[in-house]
Amino acid sequence: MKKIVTGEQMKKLDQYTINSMKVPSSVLMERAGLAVSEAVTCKRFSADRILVVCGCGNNGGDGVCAARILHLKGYKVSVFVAGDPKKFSEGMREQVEIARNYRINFVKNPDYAEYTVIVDAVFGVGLSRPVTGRMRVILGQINESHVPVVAVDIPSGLNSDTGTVMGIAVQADVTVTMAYAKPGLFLRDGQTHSGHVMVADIGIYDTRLKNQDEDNFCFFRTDKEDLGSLFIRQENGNKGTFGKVLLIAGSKNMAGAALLSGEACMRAGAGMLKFYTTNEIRESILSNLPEAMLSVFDTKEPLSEQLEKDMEWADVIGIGPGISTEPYAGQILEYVLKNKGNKPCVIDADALNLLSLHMSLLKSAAPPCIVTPHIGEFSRLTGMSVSELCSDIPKAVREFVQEYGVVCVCKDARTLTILPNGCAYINTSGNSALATAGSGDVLTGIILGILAGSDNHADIRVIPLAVYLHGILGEAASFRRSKAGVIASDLIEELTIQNKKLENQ
Ligand SMILES: NC(=O)C1=CN([C@@H]2O[C@H](COP(=O)(O)OP(=O)(O)OC[C@H]3O[C@@H](n4cnc5c(N)ncnc54)[C@H](O)[C@@H]3O)[C@@H](O)[C@H]2O)[C@@H](O)CC1
Ligand SMILES: [K+]
Repeated sequence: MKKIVTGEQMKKLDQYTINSMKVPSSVLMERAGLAVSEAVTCKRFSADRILVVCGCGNNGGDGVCAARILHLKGYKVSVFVAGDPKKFSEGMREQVEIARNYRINFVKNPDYAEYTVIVDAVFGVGLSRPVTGRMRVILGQINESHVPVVAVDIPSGLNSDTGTVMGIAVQADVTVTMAYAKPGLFLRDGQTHSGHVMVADIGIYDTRLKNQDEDNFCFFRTDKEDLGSLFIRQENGNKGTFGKVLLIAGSKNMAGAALLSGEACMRAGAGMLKFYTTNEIRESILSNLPEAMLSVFDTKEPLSEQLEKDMEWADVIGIGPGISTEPYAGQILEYVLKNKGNKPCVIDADALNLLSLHMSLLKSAAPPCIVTPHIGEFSRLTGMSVSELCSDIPKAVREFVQEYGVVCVCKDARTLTILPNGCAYINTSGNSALATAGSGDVLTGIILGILAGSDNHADIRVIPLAVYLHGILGEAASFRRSKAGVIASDLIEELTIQNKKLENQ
């Protein structure tokens, strides 16, 4: 797991390093400038003519410092200060003075298209309001030049915590971010504005973040190495050891959703799977997934003694894929949430839409509950509009998790998972191949299968790993096929192949 910090957390860490550890601010800036200079000359683009565009704060200071280092290495570099010198931070003032001593070329009205690479050092984590006026024009000109951009810390104009564009934001090819990545580099517009993200070690003191931040909220991103723990399988185990899953899924016209979840669940490692579904799709399930067991019900009598027995039998319960939003499905959901005890329950798809009408059910359900909404479903669950949600997804998900005590997997191009202990996981695997019907059903199946296969079926820490694995499947499935051509069953096909590769690592 790699840590990610918010702008506010980063500022505290900077201050702690400077004030308590007594590392001079100028030393941190020197290392930041060096890292930026190395990214500019890393041969991704031509560094023949470099323009560094600087704001008044320390982000600008990093930029001027990088310009000086590049100048001393013999590169042709110009600096454009896009702000009022009266507003310079101390760090920026120092850097400008040093740069003038070294006779760096300062320009006033650059023709951006003349340069082969632009360093964007206008705003970093200090951006505090939407970009307007002259600064807006300048950021627009950088984008319109179509010259490759290396952003310092974060593309200027991007909110470091939410990834939303604050009026306008620079479109970077590479972002050199200091000490830790910031959530805004990945979430929402961050994904398309940050380009390749490089994390530069600039000597920031680390121990305050070893466990959790003081306000009990910490971001992480998953790495491939984290998945190793998923593939340890007890050699003398039996199918019971690897967990029994009850999957309440499917309805008359939606057998496919049940099948996709069910097969993904088994292939992700569950020992046994049982469906609880309508009698109309019995044949379809049996003929397509003979490995699964089945209990069927008549939609006129959805609650049966059999359901009670099946819930007793199961270690992990999943409800939602393709169950429809008919009242009978609502009755089952209510029964499950009231009677599941402390068994983990994954609530997805139609079950989320039903739940949104009775949120008190979720509040009173025993933990652990795992909800997996996409943004539209999350909007229904919270009653917030999609645009309101998207303006600060981490805040909305965090508040939801605090209110309901659940695990929330908020599915988006960069899925955000928050656990009840406040730990947030931004998923950075996956691509647009995953935006296909049934992909969410596969994710639900993978979460169920991995929970079932874990020694402790209630170990919710595996959920961000399941999300990461699902993303890898999207990448792998689109390796041989076009992204547009990937369908959900391709993800399942990749599941065993990719697991095998990861198992061997
Ligand atoms: N010693 C330190 O504190 C270090 C700081 N670092 C760099 O410093 C950055 C943070 O520096 P600062 O806190 O000075 O902040 P920034 O440099 O990100 O920006 C602050 C400046 O922008 C102005 N501003 C904010 N929003 C604006 C808007 N919408 N329109 C116009 N002006 C606006 C502020 O008034 C202020 O002058 C980091 O992102 C990082 O690049 C790194 O060098 C590491 C060390
Ligand atoms: K920047």
